[in-house]
Order: sequence, then C-alpha cells, then structure tokens
Amino acid sequence: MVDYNDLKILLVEDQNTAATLVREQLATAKSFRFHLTLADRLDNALALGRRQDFDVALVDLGLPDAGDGEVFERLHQRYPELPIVILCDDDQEQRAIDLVRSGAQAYLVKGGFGPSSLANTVRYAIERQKLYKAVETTSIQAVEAGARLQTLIQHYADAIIVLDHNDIISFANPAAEELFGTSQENLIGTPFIFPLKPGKNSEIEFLGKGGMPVVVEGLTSAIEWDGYPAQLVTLRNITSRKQLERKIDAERGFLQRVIDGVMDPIMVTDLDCRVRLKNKAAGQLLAGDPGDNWPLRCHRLPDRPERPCRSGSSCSLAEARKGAVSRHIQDYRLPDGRVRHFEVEATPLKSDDGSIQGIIEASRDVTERLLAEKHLRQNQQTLQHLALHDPLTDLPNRMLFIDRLRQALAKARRNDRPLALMFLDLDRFKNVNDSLGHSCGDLFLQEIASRLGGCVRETDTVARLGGDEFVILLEDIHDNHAVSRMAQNFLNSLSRKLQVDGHDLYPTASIGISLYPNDAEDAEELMKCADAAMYLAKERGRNTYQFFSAELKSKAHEMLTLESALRQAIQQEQLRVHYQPQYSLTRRKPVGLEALVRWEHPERGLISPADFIPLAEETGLIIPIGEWVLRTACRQHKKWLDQGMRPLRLAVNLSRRQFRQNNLIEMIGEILDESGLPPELLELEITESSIMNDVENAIGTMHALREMGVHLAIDDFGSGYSSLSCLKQFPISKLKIDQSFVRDLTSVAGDAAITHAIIDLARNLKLEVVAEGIETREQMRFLKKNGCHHGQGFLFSKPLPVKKIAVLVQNWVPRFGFGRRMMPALS
Ligand SMILES: Nc1nc2c(ncn2[C@@H]2O[C@H](COP(=O)(O)O[C@H]3[C@@H](O)[C@H](n4cnc5c(=O)[nH]c(N)nc54)O[C@@H]3COP(=O)(O)O)[C@@H](O)[C@H]2O)c(=O)[nH]1
Repeated sequence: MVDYNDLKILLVEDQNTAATLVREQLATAKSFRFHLTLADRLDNALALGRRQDFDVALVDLGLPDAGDGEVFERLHQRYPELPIVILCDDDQEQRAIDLVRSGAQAYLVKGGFGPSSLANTVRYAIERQKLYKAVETTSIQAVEAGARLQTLIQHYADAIIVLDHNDIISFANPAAEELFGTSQENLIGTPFIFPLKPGKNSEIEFLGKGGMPVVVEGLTSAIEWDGYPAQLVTLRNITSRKQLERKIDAERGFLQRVIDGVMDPIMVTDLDCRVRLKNKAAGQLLAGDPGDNWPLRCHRLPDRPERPCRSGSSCSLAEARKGAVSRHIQDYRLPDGRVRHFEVEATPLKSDDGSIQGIIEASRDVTERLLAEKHLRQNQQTLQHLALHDPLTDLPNRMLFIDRLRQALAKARRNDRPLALMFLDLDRFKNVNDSLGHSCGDLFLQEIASRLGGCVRETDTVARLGGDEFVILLEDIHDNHAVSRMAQNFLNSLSRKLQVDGHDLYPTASIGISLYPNDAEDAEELMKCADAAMYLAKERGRNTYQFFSAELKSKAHEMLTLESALRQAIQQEQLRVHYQPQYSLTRRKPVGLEALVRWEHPERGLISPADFIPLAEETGLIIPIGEWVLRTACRQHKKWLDQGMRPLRLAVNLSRRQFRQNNLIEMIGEILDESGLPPELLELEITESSIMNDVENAIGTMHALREMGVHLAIDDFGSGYSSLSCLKQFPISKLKIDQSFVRDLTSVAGDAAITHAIIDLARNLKLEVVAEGIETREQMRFLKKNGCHHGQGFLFSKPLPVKKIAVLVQNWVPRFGFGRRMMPALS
C-alpha cells in the first residue's frame, strides 16, 4: 500500500542542482510528505532498490554510467512494479515518450514543470502503476480462465460444435474431429446436416471413420458467438453403449423367445410383487394384462386389486423370502372367463451376493391332471369298494369282513366284552339256482341280503362270503339268549314268503354260532367254529341255529390233527393207490380199473379216502394228492401194458377243486407225456356237482380234455342235479350210476326206477353206463337185464393193491354167474 504521508521516492540524478530543485519543488507542493533518496549512478540506484521498497522513482535519462534510456530499462527490468517518471531535457522528449510506451508511467521535461505538476505527476505515476497492475492481474486471470476453458474444450470427450445461423460449423473441438474423422479445418465451414431438436436429446446414427456405424446423442442450445446468434451442439458418442444395449436387447430378446417357446407360464416377480419378466403363456393368463405397460403388479392382482398379493402361507413370495422352493395350486381366471388350475413352482431369485431379489414362478396347467386324479380317486374308491364288497348284494365281502372281525376282536379284548359270529348257509339254495336259473338265484340272494341287513344294528356287520354263505358279526352282546334271539330273528325274517319271477319261495337257512372268547380268540378260529356249528345245524335238519359246542370243538381239533397228519403223509409217502376192476356185464371180462387212493398210516393202518378226501378237498391238499394219484396210476398202468397186460381203461377220480385247477390241462398232458400212457386209456371221473357248479367253464375244460383224447365219466350220477339239457352238451362217454341207487335197487322200487331211467338216458345219449357198488348177483342181474354195460363192486372185487390186482386181471376167469364155474372173489 502506498502511504502518501511517507512516500518513499528514489531520485536518480547525477546533477546536484537538478536534484535539489526536485526536492524543493516537492516540498513546496506539499501535496504529500515524502522521503527522498538520491542515487547519482545506475549502480547505486539498482543497489538502493534492492535494499528498500520505493513507491516511485524519478529517473534522469542520462547518467555517467548509463546511456540514453539505459537507466530506465535496467531499473524497470529489475523492479518492474516500481512506477518510474522520466526526467528529460527538451531534446530528449521523444525518447521519453518511447520509454513511457515501454513501461514508464510519465515524463517531465526539466525546467518545464513547477512544484504542483511535479507532485501531480508523481501521484499520477503511482496511481497509474497501481491501475496498470490491477488491469494486468485481471487480464492474466482472464487469460488463464480462457486457457482453462480452452483446455476443457480441447480435452472434452464429447464433440462440441458451434453452428452459425446457417447451420454452418464455425467451431469444432478435437473430439468433433475424432467423431467425424476429419480435421477441424475441414469441419469449419461445412454445413451440419443432422436434424436436432433444440433443448432435446436426439439420437443420430451415421457412418463414421472406416464406414463404421456411429450412434451419437446430440443436444443443441442457442448461444451468442462472436456477437451473433449461434447454436452450441454437443454430441456424445454412445455407439458402445448402444451396442451394449442392443446386445442386451438381443440377449433379452433371445431369452424372451426361449421362455416364450415354453408352453407353460413363466413369470418373474420382484419383492414388491411386480412382474419383471413373463413369457407369452403367462401374458395370456393375466386377465387385464396391460401389455406394454408392464411391469404390472403381481399376477394375483386381477383377483384382489386392493392388495398386491394374497399373503399368507400360500403366497410364493412369503416362502421365497425364506429362500425355500414352494409348490401350490393356483386358480387363474382366463380372459375368456374359464377358471383353470395351475401348479405353481416358486423358486427364489437370488442375486450374486445370495440375497433374494424376487421369485421365479413356473406354472403348469394341471386342470386335466387334477380332473383325471379326481376320477382316478373316484375309480380307486369304486375299485376299493368293489374289492371289499360283494358285487351282487353290495354287502362286505370276506376280506372286509375278516378285517372288521379282527378290529372288533381287538376292541372286545380291550373292553373285555364278548362278541358273536354267525355263519349262515341257505338251505337248498342250489335248487333255486338250478330250477329257476341264475338270474332268479341272484334276485333271491339280494333279497336275503336285504332281510339280513334289516335285522341287525348299525354296529353289526352282515357280509356275504360267496354262494349262499353269509356271516354276521354281532358286537357288544350281553348273553347267549340275546344271540339266540338274534339267530331266531334271522330265521324268522328269512322264512317270510319271497316272490321271485312269479314264484313263491320260503327261504330257510342253517346258522352256526361261535362266541368270543368262549369258543376261540382269533378271527380264523372263530370262523371255523361257526362253520362247524353251521354244519351241525344242517345235520340237525336245517332251518335252525346251533352254537359251537365242546363236542364240535373236539371234532374240529381232530380235523386239525388229521390235516397236519395228512400233510406229513404226503411228505413221508404214506399214500398208496389201489385199483378196483370194472367189468363188462355182457362180455364177462374186465374192461377197466378205477384208481383209488389209500392212506397207509403207520399207527392207524389203512385209512379210507372217505375219511380224508373231504378234508383234503377243504384244505386244498387234494391238488398235490390228486396229481400224485394220477401220475402213479398212469405210470403203473403203462408198466402193466409194457408187461403185456391187456389194455384196460384206467379210471381216476378228479375232485371238484382239481377240476377247477388252472393248470389242469397242462398237468394231465404232462403226466400222459411223461408216463407214455395212451390218452384214450385214461378216463377221468368227475362228479355231477363239480360240473354243475360252473357249467360254462366245466364244458370248456371237458372239451379241452376230450381233445387230448382222454375219456370223461360222470361219477355218482343221479345224486346231483344235472339238468338234462346240460348233459347233452357235455363231451362225456360214460355215466356212472351212484351206488346209493344200486344198493337198494332190488328192494326199493324208486331206486330201481331211477337206475332204469339212467340206463335209458345213457342209451339215448349214446353213452356207456357203469353201475358201481354191485354187491349181489341180483343187483348184477337186474343191471344186466336192463341194459347196463359195465359194473363195479365188491361182488367182483374190492379195490386191491398193485400186486394183487395184476394177478386178478391176468388170471381172470369168468364167474359170479358170468359163466358156469363159480369162483370166490379174489380179495
Ligand atoms: N378225488 C379223489 N377221490 C377219491 C380218490 N380215491 C378215492 N376217492 C373217493 O373217495 C371216496 C371213497 O372211496 P373208497 O373208499 O375208495 O370207495 C370206493 C370204493 O371202494 C367203493 N366201492 C366200490 N365197490 C363197492 C361196493 O360194492 N360196495 C361198497 N360199499 N363200496 C364199494 O366205492 C368208492 C368208489 O367210488 P367212486 O369214485 O364214486 O366210483 C369215493 O367217493 C371216491 O371217489 C382219489 O384218488 N381222488
């Protein structure tokens, strides 16, 4: 700061007079107070300037050690901010003016100024220097700012272009050169042809350097340039960004096409339930889908517009937030109004850091599947019902009954309560079936089922085991009297008149009763006891009921013991086959042999098949026993043939169970093959009841056997219920008159008449006829006289073991009235 109260003035003057004059004039002027320092040489002046800061210097042009103007130049050079006033002579004025142009602030011509003009000039010089300094500082700053702006523009990444009012480029920065691939000189003066909207971002695409497509984002704004209105255009190269965007778009498009190709709806929602991505199928699902306006709220919105989502356990988002995959069934109402069921699998959408961003929902229309499953369930229920119920009466079948019985037993055991089981068998139901036909039989059984159902409490169970067998489970019974009353109720209810197909029927039944815990403790035993009691009821005249008794118990026990002994007998080969000859009553010679099984018990001796065959039939043991008998007899007979015995017909019994055996035909074929016995020498005896049980299947089996060449005979004929119309269809070759008729044919007129009728029937049907159980000559004569072809019985021979029968057959001599000589029977 200049202090005019203590102005420091350097006077550079070599002449004392002139110096004194200056001092005096300054003092006289009194314009300011000053301190004057005199330097008479340039060296001094420069040295003084170094030691002290002067406010102003008055400099004489000529000094002894410096030439014209040199003083100013050196001083100004050394102290450029020091204001200098040149003191010159008249002839030096031009030189002084030059020096003012070179930086001096003012000049005074010696002798030409007074005190005030000197003081004013000093003050003027100081102030001018200050002003100059200020201007200089401002200029420098302006220049620096301009330079910085220039640098920015030069290095700015975006192209900057200035267009004049004719859209001619008047300025372009290096980035513009780079963008357009040409120099600034070329650009300037060139028209700018791209359309840009003022104040708005516009995208322009053109071919840049090397013909490569370039995309720029341009913005234009109005400016003043060199005093004229102009447009400032900035262009940002967004080619890479665009390429990236296009790549992303392409990938997104690809992804979209891929998921659009998936027929099932796929949807990605964010945590705000907004749909971020969806495929075509999902779009079609969303009723009211705003199309391009998506992302829309989550798919549940159409249902519940007031809430973003049906939260709760079924909400996929709730599960996804926990990071779990969830599956649920979701109903969608399609735009056409139909409601379809979708199985939605919701998987959490995770970001790279594992945080959950949203949810991926893949849905599948399972409407048809659910429908099919529903039908399947219904079918299964139906099947299950069918599996557990009797199709004719809709009563529980054996399987369900046993299950209920077991449950009831468990309950009875827990509660320490007795229960009763009734085994009910209709009396002579077979007659109904045979005489009125199966459809009437079915109606009959349905009515019986309904009557039985009407007699029981809800807690009791009535079931049909098959055929004419029913079982009834009575729970929570109080005493035997109550059970008796119930049994009598059943009998009473059944015995009411029943009309079937115009026929009046009066059904009766035999009921066997077993009690828990008195008779047995498990289901199977209870059933056996009731069954045994039912047989007793049958024996005692039918249409009655019987409780299981101790006597029956011991009989049942006996049967059990027999069963296990019979099993052992098979294993230990205690069975034997005996043979009984069959004779031609006219030709008086053996025509056949019947194979009959025997059980050679180690302790009890020979046991009759009548004692074990029924049990074997009941337990199924008849299957291995029957096969063994057939195999043994066929082998034996072949052996006899090989030994030269005359070919006789071998008769083997086929039980009811064997006859229904699945592999019967294969088994017989295999035995014939294996034994080598000609099939025409084998005759299978089938009882009437075996055939009549299931006539249709029986006929099929018989035909198959006939085709093999095997002969068939109906055993015990007359004791069953063969319908004559059926008989015609049977491919049989023989009827065997039941021995019950033969036994009394000479004494009971009815038996003789039946026997006669059977023989006539056989003749009419062109069948052979054989009478069994012939014990007397009278019987034989009667039969022979009435045209019976063959006979079998103790009169000729009892069934004999292998060795004896062979002797008998080989040494056969007619007797017993066949011939003249009478011989005792060989047995
Ligand atoms: N499924 C099979 N059943 C068989 C088999 N072996 C025998 N049986 C059947 O057992 C029942 C009893 O047989 P069995 O004690 O052998 O009695 C037979 C003869 O001994 C007996 N018979 C023969 N002649 C007379 C006689 O003059 N008087 C008289 N009281 N009995 C006599 O008849 C039985 C033969 O019967 P059938 O078979 O009907 O011709 C019996 O039902 C056998 O069928 C076998 O291996 N499998």
